[in-house]
Amino acid sequence: MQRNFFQESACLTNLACSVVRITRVASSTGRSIRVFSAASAVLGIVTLPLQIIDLVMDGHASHQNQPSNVSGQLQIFDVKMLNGQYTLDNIASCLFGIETNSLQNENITIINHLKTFFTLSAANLFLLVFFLSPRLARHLSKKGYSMIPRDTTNYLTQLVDQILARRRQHSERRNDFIQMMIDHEEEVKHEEQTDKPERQSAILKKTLNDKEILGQALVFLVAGYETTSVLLSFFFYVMATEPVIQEKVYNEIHQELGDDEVTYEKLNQLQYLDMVINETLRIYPPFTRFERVASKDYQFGNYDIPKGSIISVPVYPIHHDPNVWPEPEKFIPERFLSTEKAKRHPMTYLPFGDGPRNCIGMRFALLEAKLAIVKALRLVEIQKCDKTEVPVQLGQLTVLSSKNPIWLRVERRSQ
Ligand code: HEM
Repeated sequence: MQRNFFQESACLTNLACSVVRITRVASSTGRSIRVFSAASAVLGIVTLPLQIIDLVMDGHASHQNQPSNVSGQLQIFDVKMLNGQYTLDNIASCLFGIETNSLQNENITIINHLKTFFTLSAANLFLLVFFLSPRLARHLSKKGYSMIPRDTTNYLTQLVDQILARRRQHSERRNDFIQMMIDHEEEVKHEEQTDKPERQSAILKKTLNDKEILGQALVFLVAGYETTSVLLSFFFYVMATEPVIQEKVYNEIHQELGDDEVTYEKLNQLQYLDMVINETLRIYPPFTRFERVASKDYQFGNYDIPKGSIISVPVYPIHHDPNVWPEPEKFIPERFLSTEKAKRHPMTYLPFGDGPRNCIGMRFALLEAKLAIVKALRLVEIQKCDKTEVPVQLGQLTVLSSKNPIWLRVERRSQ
């Protein structure tokens, strides 16, 4: 099947439908390559504010680090809750420049709004309609229905407006998504003032307006918060239930990094960790399916696919197909050795989707996850406890989650 045949993603969120397309469509028509590259650079490696993630994680680590927490309250904890707070802090910081620090300030307004946003989005009827019938959801969105509660939207709109105003007045500057949008806007304005008129008409430039910036930020918030949290939760569950694998991951971290500062380059040297993350995403893909809309009539084997049909790609069943993955329920990181990968069809492993609408935040997510893992495993060993459910029972939603809390125990490493 042609990889680019099903061009449009029919899923994710109603916001993704309208807002991400602004950058993608603009870039594909060549009208606004620079807006797109500014947006994607935030999520790519070039300017990723590693130090911001690091800062948040340090708050996280120091919280865990306190002996009373490690040997007391935090010895047994629900890893889902902790990871959710970590990814929420990171994403709010990298997008809006807000230090939510939710591990210590559970009740401040922004956290409450963001939590409502995500809690409701999972249980919300609109979300269900959206996944079952993206077309009906699109129709409902046009009629003004939204999966995001109105007071949360109003609160976030006001918040982003205030941040934009402060950044435009240059009274505050941070290395985050909003700053990139502002810098790009100023760069374009400057070029428009200095360029010769004939050059201006040759290059049609576009910046995002305030509504579009807010929309982009919300898309990244929705798409990036729960997914990475799910990855981390299952990763730590695997560490607890597969102690030999945990030891190998720890030894690699110890050998490659020692006590050195964690850098982007060093994180990328951790090849065994990479394979363990890949295997975690195979067994527990955060998105169990995604959709495409057929852009033309197509014949696939005995099936006629009329233009406009919505095709669901069943990621979870593909990742558990015994014909592709022998003993699919067994956790075997070596499946991701390059020699093994070369034997498989690339479409048999799709945690981040594929094609022109694949996950734009993949590198961000992997970096964020690796940083959290390295910092946590250097400090503590993850173990099962009496309350750990093995095997973990899975919930029924499109975004994979465990049915119950994932209770784990941590023990501080002696060295
Ligand atoms: C482990 C973490 C993550 C997983 C497993 C994941 C997975 C996915 C998948 C399966 C898709 C649909 C791809 C397709 O249809 O081909 C997607 C889309 C998307 N993801 Fe992620 N994602 C993760 C983290 C993130 C993060 C951290 C961000 C942003 C900060 C993000 C932003 C997006 C956006 C904006 C889209 C929509 C792209 C489009 O429609 O063009 N994701 N993601």
